[in-house]
Amino acid sequence: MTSLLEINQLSVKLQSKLILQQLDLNLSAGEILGLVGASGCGKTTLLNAIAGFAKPCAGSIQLDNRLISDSEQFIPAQDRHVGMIFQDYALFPHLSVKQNIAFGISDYSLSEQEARIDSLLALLKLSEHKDKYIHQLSGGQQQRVAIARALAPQPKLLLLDEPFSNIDARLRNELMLEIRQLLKQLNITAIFVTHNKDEVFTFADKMAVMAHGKILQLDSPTAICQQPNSWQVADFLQLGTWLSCELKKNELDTAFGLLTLTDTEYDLVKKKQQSVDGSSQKLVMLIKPQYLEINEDNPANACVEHISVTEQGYHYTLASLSPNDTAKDKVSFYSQQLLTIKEKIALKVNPHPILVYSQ
Ligand SMILES: Nc1ncnc2c1ncn2[C@@H]1O[C@H](COP(=O)(O)OP(=O)(O)OP(=O)(O)O)[C@@H](O)[C@H]1O
Repeated sequence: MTSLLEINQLSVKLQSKLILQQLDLNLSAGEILGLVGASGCGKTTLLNAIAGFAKPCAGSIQLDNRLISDSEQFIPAQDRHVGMIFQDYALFPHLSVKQNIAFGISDYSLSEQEARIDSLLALLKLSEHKDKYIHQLSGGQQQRVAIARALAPQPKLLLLDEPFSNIDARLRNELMLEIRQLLKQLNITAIFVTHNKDEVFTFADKMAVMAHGKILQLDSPTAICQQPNSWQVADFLQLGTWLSCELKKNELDTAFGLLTLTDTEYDLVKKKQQSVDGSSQKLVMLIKPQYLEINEDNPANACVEHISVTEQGYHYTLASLSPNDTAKDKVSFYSQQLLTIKEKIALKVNPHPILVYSQ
């Protein structure tokens, strides 16, 4: 696939504070990217830099093989062919749906404007609302108008800042699938910011996890969830809980038993254990609730700290009872069996694909 967006070593300062730090990002034509990361990590600043609302102090942005931004050259926002949809949609309340959509294409002839508006209204199922004002529309309809307005000038790239956060949870999934289908149909490349990883699974082809002005991992959502490349990525995405572990010969020792490693796993864990200066690092294993099981024949090694009722059964937070544990490990566990607070149980970790990180 050809690369539509190429960001190299991009750094952006806001009020002399470095917000984006040597960030790299590549996106192919027609791909939809979901951008996630803790609040304040720089997601909106990245969209602003791509759209032309923030200037880089270093690095470059290329769109469709054209340099649009570096520390010397800066193509203004209106000449970039980038559409942006803000969280509150930023529609004009005193204009009708049709006038809102016409806003970005005033340089088209009147007949061209009419044709473009009519096709977008039909595409976004808004034809019957053409002459209504914004306040006469539902949240989902307003969002469709925002999309129609952004698509009207035929942008090369669409940027969406938390596009679904104002939509009723029951309608959100339906709307996401509908808009995804539309973007795919038009072969539009898009980047959307969200705080909800489930939205990335529904809407995106790729996911980028950001922290402190950098992209930590960029891949398909499934690949990232199966193989997070760092402790920070797994922790941010809440892919499981953490269990301290120690490498002993070809086994990993945990508060809930020993796990035998394959040769490949052993090599990987050994590498994680060694820090740059050669000293030994503290290791943690990512534990998903489905890897744990109650093993009634063994002595108790965990204590029930918290119980909640969920659709998957009782959800327990269990703390390890291992005597040599300095900091107690707390793991998540689901069971149909009703346990009581402070009850002591024997837990075991079943063999599973091991994900170990140094902290
Ligand atoms: N105009 C500005 N001047 C100075 N600092 C700013 C400005 N805008 C944002 N920042 C700071 O830049 C950092 C990144 O902000 P940004 O809005 O890009 O983060 P974000 O990841 O989108 O956050 P959120 O998820 O909360 O929307 C934050 O620390 C923020 O306080």
